[in-house]
This record gives sequence, C-alpha cells and structure tokens, in this order.
Amino acid sequence: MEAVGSGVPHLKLSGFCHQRINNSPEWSPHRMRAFTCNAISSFPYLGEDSQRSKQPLEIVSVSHHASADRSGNFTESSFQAPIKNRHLVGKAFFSNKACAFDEKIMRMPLGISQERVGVLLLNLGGPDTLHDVQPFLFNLFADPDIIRLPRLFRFLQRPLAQLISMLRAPKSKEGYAAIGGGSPLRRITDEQAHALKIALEEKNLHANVYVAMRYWHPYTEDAVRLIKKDNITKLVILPLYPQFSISTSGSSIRLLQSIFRKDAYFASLPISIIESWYQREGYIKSIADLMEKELLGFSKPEEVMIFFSAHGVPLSYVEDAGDPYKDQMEECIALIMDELKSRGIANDHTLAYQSRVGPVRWLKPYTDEVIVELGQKGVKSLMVVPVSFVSEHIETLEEIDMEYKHLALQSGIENWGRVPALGCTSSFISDLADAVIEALPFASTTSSAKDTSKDADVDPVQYAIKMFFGSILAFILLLSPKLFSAFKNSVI
Ligand SMILES: C=CC1=C(C)c2cc3[nH]c(cc4nc(cc5[nH]c(cc1n2)c(C)c5CCC(=O)O)C(CCC(=O)O)=C4C)c(C)c3C=C
Ligand SMILES: [Fe+2]
Repeated sequence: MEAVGSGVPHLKLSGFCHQRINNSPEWSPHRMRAFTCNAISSFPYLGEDSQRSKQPLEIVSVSHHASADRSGNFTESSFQAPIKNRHLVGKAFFSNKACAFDEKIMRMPLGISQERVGVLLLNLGGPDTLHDVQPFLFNLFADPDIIRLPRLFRFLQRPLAQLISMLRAPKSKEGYAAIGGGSPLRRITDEQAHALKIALEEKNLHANVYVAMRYWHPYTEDAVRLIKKDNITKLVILPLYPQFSISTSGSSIRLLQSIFRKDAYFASLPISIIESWYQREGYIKSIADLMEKELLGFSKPEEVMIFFSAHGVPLSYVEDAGDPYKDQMEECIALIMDELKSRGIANDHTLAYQSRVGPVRWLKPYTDEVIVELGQKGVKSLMVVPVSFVSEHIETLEEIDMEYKHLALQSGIENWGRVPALGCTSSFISDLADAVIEALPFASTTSSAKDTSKDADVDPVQYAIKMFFGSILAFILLLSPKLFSAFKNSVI
C-alpha cells in the first residue's frame, strides 16, 4: 500500500477492478487489494470533495476499468464508484508510483467471468397493426392496475376486458389508422434502447439494454427470459415514464415482481429500480431546450401560452389509492418553468390532462375543456407540451396533433405549435445513462424466491364457473347505455 503523507487528502480503494491487458478486447475482473493514493493528483474528479473534507475518502466498492500498456504499467483508468451515498464516475490517470496496484493482479490471465449489467426499459407497448388493436386493448383492460375492481369482483376482470376492448376497438382503430396503421412505440423504444447502450458505453459501462412492454410485443415475460438467458448479474429497471403512476410504471413493476418471486435466479439477482426521474436536471433541461426551440417558431414567442398536456388517470387513483402521479406532474412542470425562467423565458403556462376513457371521473382540468376556455378568453397562440411520456405515440400524433389542434383552431386560437417528444435527443439519453450508472450501486436482491402469489393454484373448474357468471354480469352491467357509450367513444 502506498504511504500517504499526513494532511494530504487520500483515497482508499477496494473491490473489483476490470482490466484489459495489451488492448485485448476482453475486460477481466479481479479483486483489488485495498490501496490508498493521493486523491487530488490521481483522481481529479474527487479532488474537490476530499479537499473540502480533508478526510480520506473511503470507496465501499468500485467497478473499475483500467488499461495497461505492453509493459504492464497502468496508464489510464475509468471508474464508477459509490462513495457514501453519492455515486461518482470519472477517469483517473495512474502510474505505478502513484497507486500501488499489485503487479501480480496486473498480469493475471484473462477470461474470468465478469459483471454483466442489464438495463430493463419498461414501456406500455402499442399495436403494430390494426389487427392487433383489439387484443392489445384486451391486455390493457385486463390489467387490474388499469381497471381497478374491488377484490370481490376481480373474477370479472377478463370478461369485462373482453367486452370493453371490443367496444373500444373501432374508435382506437380509427386513431391508429390515422397515424399510419399502428403504434410507433416499439420502433422508438428500440431506438432509445440502442442509443442508451451507446451512451452507457461512452461512459465506460458495458450493458445489455432490454425492452419490456406491458401490453404488447416484446412482452415483459420475453425480456425477462432474455435477461436470464444472458445471465445478467446486475439489473437496473428504468421505466420510460418520467412520473410514477400506479397505472404505468407501477403496473409493470408489479408484474416483474410477481415473475421474480417465482424464479430463484431473479430472487438472487441484485436489482435497482428507478421509480421516477422527472426531477433530473438533464431531463428538465432537455425538455426546456425543445420548448425554447419550438417557441422561436412563433412570430411573437413572448405571447404564447405554454400548455402542458399530460395523460390523465382516474381521480380515484390519486385520491383513494395514493398515486403520486399528480404531485410529481405538478412538481415537474414547476421545475421546467424554473429552468425556462433562468433562461429569461417567462410565458404564462397551464397544465391539463388528456385521454380519458370510460365512465369514471379523471384528473381535472381536462385538456379539451381548457383549450376551448383559452380560446374564449382570447388566447391566440398555444404551444402544447406533452409531458407524461418520452416518445411520440397515438396521443401525441393523433389526439394532440389532429383532434386538439382542430378544436383549438375552432375555438379561436390562431397559432398552434407542439413540442416534439424527447425520443432519442442526445442530452436526454445521456441523462438516462447517468441515472442508470447512479442506480447501479443501489442494486440489491429481492427477499425470497418462494412464490407467495395465489395465482398459481387456481382451480380450473372454479375458474370456468366464475368466468361464465362473470361474463353474464359484465354484459348486464355494460349494456347500460351510459357505460356503453363511455367506453365506445372517446369522451372528447
Ligand atoms: C403516463 C402515461 C400514461 C398513463 C398514466 C396512462 C393511463 C391510462 N391509460 C388508459 C387507457 C388507454 N391508454 C392507451 C394507450 C396508451 N396510454 C399511454 C400512456 C399512459 N396511459 C400510452 C403511451 C399509450 C400507447 C399509445 C400508442 O401509441 O400505442 C389506450 C389505447 C389507445 C386508445 O384507445 O386511446 C387506452 C385505452 C387508462 C384507462 C389509464 C389509467 C387508468
Ligand atoms: Fe393510456
């Protein structure tokens, strides 16, 4: 171990290092001996921290990539290390003098198994073709996190889903037909996954990125199978919804947890879940960039009303089930507006909720109603910002760009603009990569591999009886004219 002079901020490292000898394409992991080195000269990124505290920095574990030149000397090292409750990423330059790496470690043979990091992106999924619309809707409405029935009536879930999906399909099909005959979600999510993998590599983290859709291909179960096949040793779960809702990230996470409970591999896999990330600076700044650009397209940008439109959820989710979605949405909008103010943009803004379905009360105010009101009040320029989702989908391309635009122009609004979804915007993807890297050290195993779910032991006869009576009851319920029209037509 290197001797460190008293009073000099120094750094103690232990854990695993990954090293590459003579530019070999393979990284191999080796447990490093604890060693200490001068924090300021060896780790410029840590210098500030340690200078402030004048304390040695203790790195609890380190995932460390290093390269060695032909003679085996350390030349450069990139590392990701959790330090106390923070996570640091950086590059450091070593010489054998500055840091006491064991020569034997440097020369150990390659090929020993190494950490295989996986990132699982969660998304909703959408029908690839018009033919897929009804079965996609069935999957959606069969989710107890989308139609929340009292426990006693859970047996009605699937017959109800069958009926509602059939009623809703014609209206949904019209929407998907208007945007090219299917949802673009799969393509965009795949592109985001690819971009994220590259961004992670640029930050020296080699990871496999998987896509798990909740209601259509590639299904969550398919992604889980791939992760197991690839023998991933650490997993970060990243929903592609900035704000958490029981109906979106919550539903996917619940499904994953039920799959993981039944599988010993997943029960012992260290997993880190990023539940929401709407408050991340990189995300806020990326949206603000797109807004600033779109505003410049208006002839009088300062007169434009900024209209945040978020996907709604039924009111009962927030009021009865404690869904944090509304609070997170409002905080997110405040952060975006603060960011714009710091850039000298102080337009009026408003938030409303779109895409309600069915007969229940949804979060208010409703987007369509607010658009009409703004028109009546004499607002002439409107810029819509879709804020609950990060890719283009039916509700941006059809509902906002076609239905709401038409409504706005009819209501007296003359200038219309819509901020594009973030998609693969590089600053945004880079921030997602940072979120993954920051989450990695918090990966921990789930408690037990034992299946505690009751679903496994369903009696088939009892199930058939329930389905039969359930279907009859569902038909009676849904044939009431009010419920029928609420699902059949969009409420706008
Ligand atoms: C944050 C985003 C979303 C929330 C919250 C959400 C809740 C929610 N959605 C429905 C019903 C439908 N959603 C549909 C499609 C759809 N919804 C979202 C996002 C959120 N949903 C996305 C990204 C999509 C996919 C769009 C695509 O391009 O394919 C649909 C189908 C389309 C339609 O018929 O309108 C329905 C129905 C409920 C009931 C709900 C909360 C309980
Ligand atoms: Fe939805």
